Amino acid sequence: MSVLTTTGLTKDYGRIRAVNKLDLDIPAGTVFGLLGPNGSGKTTTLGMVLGAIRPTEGDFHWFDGQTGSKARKRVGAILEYPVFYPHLSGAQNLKIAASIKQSGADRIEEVLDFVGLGKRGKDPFKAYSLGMKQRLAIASALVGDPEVLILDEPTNGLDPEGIHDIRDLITQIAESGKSIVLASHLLDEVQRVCKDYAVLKRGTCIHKGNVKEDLSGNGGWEISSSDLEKLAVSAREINFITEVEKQEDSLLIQVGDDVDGQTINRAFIDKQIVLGQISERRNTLEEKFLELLKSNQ
Ligand SMILES: Nc1ncnc2c1ncn2[C@@H]1O[C@H](COP(=O)(O)OP(=O)(O)OP(=O)(O)O)[C@@H](O)[C@H]1O
Repeated sequence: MSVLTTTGLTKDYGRIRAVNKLDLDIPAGTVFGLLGPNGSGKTTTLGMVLGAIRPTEGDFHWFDGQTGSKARKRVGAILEYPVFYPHLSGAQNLKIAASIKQSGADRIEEVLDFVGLGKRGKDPFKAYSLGMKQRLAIASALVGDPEVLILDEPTNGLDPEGIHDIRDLITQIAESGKSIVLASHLLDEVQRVCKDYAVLKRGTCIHKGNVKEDLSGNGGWEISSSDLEKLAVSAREINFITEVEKQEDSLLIQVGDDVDGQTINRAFIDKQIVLGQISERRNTLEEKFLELLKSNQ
């Protein structure tokens, strides 16, 4: 089942095309990352599918064809900066959120506990730290027990601990069976929590993929020894090493599929060379992203 499908979804602001003929098909049960630099159209896309921004062209539907308020009830969202009443407590704010969503107040304690605000639910919103405010926003999106959660830059402005807490929450929400659509320009965030992703550049989708598949394969091995020249000569003589590239204080080598660290080490010991360093280099979404942006100039 798809949770969200967009077909040729387009938004023009005067002469600026914020989103250009976007086709997305987001399956149920995934954490989907909408990735792109600032101004690439992520928020506008989410605004359209949430009914807050009217598309110029194109179409979208939720849950294999459902539209309108029926579909919206099954979706919880936080768009950019959530608004709460500063003098009311977290719990009172959630009560208001629940009544707007026409859902009962019976889940308030449960969602406050879930986001780690169980003990602070009675404190006024204005006394919350930024991280707590963001967790309350997630609680408010969860209060109607939605099947899909939409998060726009959920870790914006948070410190490392706050970022870590939100990532943990996202993972837990995904494990509970909900689908998540996460807009972010933070590559590390998308790499850590998302399963599938799309990359927008100036409103146009330039890539869709699966994070694991796109980052699989060999990023190579970094090796070093006291004599890099000698190391490079020996590396070129070892038959399972397919590429040797000099780095500043090391060599980056590419090897055959089944070759592990032990095999590499042993091959150099056979050549009377002791490696000072050997570490596997993992592909990152950042490299993939920069490559994509470059090849789509
Ligand atoms: N209300 C508006 N009026 C005019 N232009 C707008 C409006 N909202 C967005 N834009 C423009 O549309 C483009 C896409 O903006 P959008 O906010 O969707 O991007 P984004 O990827 O979410 O960026 P960010 O990561 O900075 O939030 C930008 O060029 C932006 O300036």
